[in-house]
Amino acid sequence: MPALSTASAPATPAPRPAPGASPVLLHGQHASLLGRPLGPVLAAPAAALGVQAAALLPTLAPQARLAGALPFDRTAASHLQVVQAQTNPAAVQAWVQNQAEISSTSPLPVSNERQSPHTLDWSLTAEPSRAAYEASVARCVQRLRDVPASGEALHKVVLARTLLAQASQALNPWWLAQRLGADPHVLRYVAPLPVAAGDAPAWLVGATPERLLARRGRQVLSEPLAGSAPRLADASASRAQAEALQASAKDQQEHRYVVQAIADLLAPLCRQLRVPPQPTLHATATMWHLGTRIEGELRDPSPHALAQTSSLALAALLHPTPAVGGTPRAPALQALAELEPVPRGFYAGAVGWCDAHGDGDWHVSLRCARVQGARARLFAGAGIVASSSPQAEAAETRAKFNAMLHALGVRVPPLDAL
Ligand SMILES: C=C(O[C@H]1C=CC=C(C(=O)O)[C@@H]1O)C(=O)O
Repeated sequence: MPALSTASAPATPAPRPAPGASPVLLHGQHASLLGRPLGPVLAAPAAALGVQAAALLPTLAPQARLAGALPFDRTAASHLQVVQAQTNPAAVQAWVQNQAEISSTSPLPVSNERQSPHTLDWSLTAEPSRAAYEASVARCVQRLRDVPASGEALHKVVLARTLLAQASQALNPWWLAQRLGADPHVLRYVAPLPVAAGDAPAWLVGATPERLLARRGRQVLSEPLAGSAPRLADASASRAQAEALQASAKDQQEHRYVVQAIADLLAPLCRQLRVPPQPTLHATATMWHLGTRIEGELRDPSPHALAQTSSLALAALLHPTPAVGGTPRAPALQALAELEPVPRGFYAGAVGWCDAHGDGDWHVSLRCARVQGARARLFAGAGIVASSSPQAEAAETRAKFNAMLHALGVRVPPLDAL
């Protein structure tokens, strides 16, 4: 997979974001994109995005991208904008730093970054409570073990929970993105979200380790993750966690469902598809994951076919994978809708961009918070299979909150709390 283009451009700071016209940021080790809105929002649901993208993308100027966020629910409206792209990483970094330091939305003062992060005044509420989440996991495990009288048997459901963090002042999403920045194994993002007229602007801010789909010409790449364990401060204990994860039949099974689903969807479109037989370890600053690098070459390289299989169309085809939904897809989505009390919105959807040729990069919107005013709602999920333990899945979701809790400057409670 070739590296993303990093055409140079002057590092001029952009004007501060106005509500309703917020830029999109995607910033990681291999790629940076800051997109300033050029036009209206494309709100098509995922199921219709392929067709809309095929018509819209060829009209884009060379430096323009269609960028933004897809919600978890395939039938809900996406929030994509045609943007003028800045792809020079240094310029993107300078812009984020600048935005983090100015008071665009009465942010937390930047001096907090240099003070102890524990000086901020936060209140944290688990929604649902950890006990209620464990009870939902237990119900889900029972369903996974039941043999259905009719219909498809359920194999995996990803169940999410949320923490509501309330600050004493409005949050600046760029400040938060800046603080999420130290981990080279994740992609940081700030994506503006739709809000009702009169409401404060809202963003999805996160640092995701999981690539849903990238496409360059006819080359496609998907890097699903599933199967997780927290990294620990003690290096040998942490290595033991990683080894236990690799040896865990439960995590390997959870992972296989995701790889199989992606391979099944990409195979008919590809003349070659390389699917490694075993996952490898993928580390972020706070978590271990099992990951598989799936690489393919699209069957038909004609301009017409490539327009139909844009990175956006392919991302919309794969979403939601069993890394965030479950398997089989329909009954898993039904189960999680019944068991999760807080709607997911744009969590566990996708964030990314697509250019005029259909090339682009889409990541699963994980390890994130919906930020609006003084509130940040954090989301984390875990893949539940028949052998899952409710306590272990609650601990896993708790560990997945850590990166965001640290970035917010919350006094991070122990792993067995919250
Ligand atoms: C659903 C999430 O993680 C997914 C990605 C990696 C590992 C996962 C797991 O082990 O369950 C999940 O499939 C989340 O972070 O909210």
